[in-house]
Amino acid sequence: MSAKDVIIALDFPTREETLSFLDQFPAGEKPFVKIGMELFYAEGPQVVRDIKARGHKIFLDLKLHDIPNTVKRAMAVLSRLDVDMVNLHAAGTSEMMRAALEGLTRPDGTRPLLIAVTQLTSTDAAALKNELLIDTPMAETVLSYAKNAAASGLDGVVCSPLEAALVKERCGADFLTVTPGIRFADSAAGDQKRIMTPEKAGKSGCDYIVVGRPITQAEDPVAAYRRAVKDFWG
Ligand SMILES: O=C(O)c1cc(=O)[nH]c(=O)n1[C@@H]1O[C@H](COP(=O)(O)O)[C@@H](O)[C@H]1O
Repeated sequence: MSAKDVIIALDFPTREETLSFLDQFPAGEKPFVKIGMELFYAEGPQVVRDIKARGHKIFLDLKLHDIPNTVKRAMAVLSRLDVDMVNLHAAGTSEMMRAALEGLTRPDGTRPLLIAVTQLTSTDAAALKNELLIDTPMAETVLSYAKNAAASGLDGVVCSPLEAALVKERCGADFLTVTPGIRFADSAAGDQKRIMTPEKAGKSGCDYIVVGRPITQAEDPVAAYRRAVKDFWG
């Protein structure tokens, strides 16, 4: 899969709202999309199949985090869905990540990309230190999780765009950085703490930017998507 793309987070509560959002795009324009917990829990795997059948690449964002055996078996189930990317929490440890990779690999040897969430983009330095009790600075923490993910055979990490360059430098150019926390200069940050514009993200080593509300809540979502693509490519 060629890296560098804009992924739209389809954070909608129903299939109807999701499809009417996608229907705003012209027939030939098929953005890479992310299906997360809200839509998946509401509609189940069929909505994944339906959106795939419409020609979209899909990042299935369920952020698995459990004991290795449970994650392995859940990944084996997810591998039957024809998605392009899935994720888990690196905090589940290297043993869990290796088990996930095993479970995700289909009998024919193929599998979706497997990406590890490092530290959520809604976590700031104070929460890292005071609530998670991690004394290591954010960038070093993210890098350490990224190294564990790389050593476990994963394809990349979810991190904020602020850490993407460091991860690429230390884990290799082919190790993917998938970065939410994307905001236009005139967007509300909301609950996101570690943020960057699409333009700066494009210059900071991000392979994929994940953009939700700045596109889905825009007055003209198609124009907002195209603006993100244009700014990201620079
Ligand atoms: O794994 C993710 O996709 C993810 C990880 C992370 O650290 N931060 C983060 O925001 N996300 C997801 O990325 C999307 C960002 O949405 P907006 O904040 O609306 O742009 C949401 O669907 C989040 O669930």
